[in-house]
Amino acid sequence: MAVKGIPGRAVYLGTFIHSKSLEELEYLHNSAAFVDEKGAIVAIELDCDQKKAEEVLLPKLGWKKGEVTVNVAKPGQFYFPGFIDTHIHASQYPNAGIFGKSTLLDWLNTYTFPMEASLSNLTKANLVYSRVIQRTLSHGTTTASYYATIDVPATNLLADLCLSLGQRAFIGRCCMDTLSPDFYRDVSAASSLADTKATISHIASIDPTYALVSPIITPRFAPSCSSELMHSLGALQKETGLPIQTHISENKNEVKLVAEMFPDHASYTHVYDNHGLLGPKTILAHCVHLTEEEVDLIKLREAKISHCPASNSAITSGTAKVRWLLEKGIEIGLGTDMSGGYSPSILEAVRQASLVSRHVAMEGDEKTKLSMEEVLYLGTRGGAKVIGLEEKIGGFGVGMEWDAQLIGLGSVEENDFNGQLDMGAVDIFGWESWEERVAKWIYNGDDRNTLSVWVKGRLVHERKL
Ligand SMILES: Nc1nc2[nH]cnc2c(=O)[nH]1
Ligand SMILES: [Zn+2]
Repeated sequence: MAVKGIPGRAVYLGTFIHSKSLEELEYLHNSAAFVDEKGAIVAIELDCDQKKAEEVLLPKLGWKKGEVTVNVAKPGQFYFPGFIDTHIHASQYPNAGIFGKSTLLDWLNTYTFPMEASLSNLTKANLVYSRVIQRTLSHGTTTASYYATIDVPATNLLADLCLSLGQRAFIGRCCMDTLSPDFYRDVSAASSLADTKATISHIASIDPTYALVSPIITPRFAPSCSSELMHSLGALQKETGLPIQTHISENKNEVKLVAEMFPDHASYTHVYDNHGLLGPKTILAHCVHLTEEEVDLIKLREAKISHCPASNSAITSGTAKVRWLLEKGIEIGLGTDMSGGYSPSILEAVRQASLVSRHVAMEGDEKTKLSMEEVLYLGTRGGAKVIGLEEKIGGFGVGMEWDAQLIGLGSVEENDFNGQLDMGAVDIFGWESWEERVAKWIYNGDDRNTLSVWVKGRLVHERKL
């Protein structure tokens, strides 16, 4: 096994599963992936056992046996691309599960703003951010698009921690100069812009090519941003080419509020569009109550969508019509939206995306149901497209980077019910097909099945058994 934290040349042997397309998972058995010291996949060989890998393929690459870590997955285990969380609030992690019967606007005031404000204490921010990174890594999240808080030092700290703990991340300093409590708001549009630039400079200083950690421009949502602020953030995007993330059309009262605050704009989506915030690098979270005209505008601008099913159910925002959005040709990924969502796990988001699509089906149309192949695509390749990294991550291929998780499901023989060897809640009897194993993982799996996690070739999490 590789020493945790030190990347190097490696070969991975066993079964690989990833999305070939939205509808199809590809199962590669007895295969090998060769990963160089920069974390790039340089070769994938089918029908390749350890002997062939070591005796034939390593010499072909000019690699010596002794300098390569050989990882052999056990029978039944499989490598899967790391999950991509396209929308998560690092600063809300301590509130995961705490939402009572609230809905969005009262939830923000009751739970969210006080917690976020409290993270200007850097000791507390360090505790929360270290833990959320470790927790999400342990669930197989290799890339996260994070919202931090308005506080620059704490937001910079989140970037530092992602870099040191090895998680690929987009880091957003939350911009909010309007309709927010006095104890938690930017003092002006100008200061909000300046603070955003300060975080961008910090990230550029610690990761100049944004190889692992990148800034993301983050207007919280239209109700907490003045028109002046949104215009300046739109201009900043044009100047820097950085991605943007925000919320849209999550809750009916929020949509009403936006219509009242921005009466001169045709819709919520037009508010962002008219401020230069809607483009191919924009990630829009939720999209529950959009009109057809808005969806067409999102498609026209090539903006992307983060579907957050656990959050939409927990704070009773509604059911996003994912099949409709997919049929419009929009790229969609999954977000935990923790702590609107109660779970740090994208596997949970995968499961909830499946279930929510069944609720949409119960409202009328059977074809809205998402298959297990489709929901896994959203959690991996779909997410990669949403954050513009589809050439690098979300699947296995030569030239891509090794962001991966090793999954192990418990066999009934090994999985001691009294907790001697706890391989989680999935019992494999041995007669299941590979498709059935994956389905069992989706619906009953958890972090106990995530045995090892790598980002850019670096081992960043390993489950102690
Ligand atoms: N779910 C969610 N929606 C928002 N809209 C504005 N801020 C937030 C937030 O923190 N979470
Ligand atoms: Zn959110």
